[in-house]
Amino acid sequence: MNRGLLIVLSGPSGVGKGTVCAALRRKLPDLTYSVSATTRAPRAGEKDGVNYFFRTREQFQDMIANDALLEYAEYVGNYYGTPREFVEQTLSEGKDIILEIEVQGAVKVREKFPEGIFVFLLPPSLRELKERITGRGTESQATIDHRLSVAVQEMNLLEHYDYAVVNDEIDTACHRVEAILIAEHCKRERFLHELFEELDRLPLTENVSER
Ligand SMILES: Nc1nc2c(ncn2[C@@H]2O[C@H](COP(=O)(O)OP(=O)(O)O)[C@@H](O)[C@H]2O)c(=O)[nH]1
Ligand SMILES: Nc1ncnc2c1ncn2[C@@H]1O[C@H](COP(=O)(O)OP(=O)(O)O)[C@@H](O)[C@H]1O
Repeated sequence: MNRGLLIVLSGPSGVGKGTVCAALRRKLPDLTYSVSATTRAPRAGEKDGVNYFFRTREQFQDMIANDALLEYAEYVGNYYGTPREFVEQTLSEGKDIILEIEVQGAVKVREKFPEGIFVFLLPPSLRELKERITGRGTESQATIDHRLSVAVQEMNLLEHYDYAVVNDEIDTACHRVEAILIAEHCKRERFLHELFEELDRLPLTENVSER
């Protein structure tokens, strides 16, 4: 069986990674989502095991020590990490999986999965990025300022990615990521392998010159 594709959706804080990823999951129910572990406190409405695995710092450090994370990063004072086993199992079952993670973690995933598809989400402008970080209303002013300055530095990592997708409209951005997935499946000739095996089994009694 072919392995599934690993898609990493990353980009600066506030660009809309969570929003685009959620829209993509609604549109593509067969796309498996990797639920991350974090030491950040749950926001209103967030559920353990659904939005994140909410863990204490000690529990998170145990996960690091036990090599249970594919990657992890410290981001604005909290740890975030991708549970390794679920990703590896999903890929070996031939299913595609999406990771929605910040840029430091994405660099680490690239080292382990060079064949992964790395998509960098861009804001239409810096002004719009600032509005999105502010408008979400989940952060204090100090956190907003910090996130914005981190976001500007994060934009420099664009060159390490396979694709850039501007998140102007959610549906359009979602459509672009979907198009990337379709193209990557075609590139890997997932279905052609079976066709070529079939061709190999055909008896070579007839060739073009005999027709
Ligand atoms: N490296 C890494 N980053 C993650 C992971 N899960 C989430 N993140 C990123 O951590 C950052 C902060 O996430 P969060 O606190 O939920 O805030 P928000 O996504 O900006 O609303 C975002 O950039 C997420 O994409 C993970 O498993 N690993
Ligand atoms: N295409 C878009 N147009 C307008 N607002 C958007 C768009 N995408 C996301 N947003 C808004 O921007 C804010 C940040 O989005 P979020 O998904 O939390 O970003 P990230 O996960 O990258 O930190 C949210 O308030 C979200 O509703």
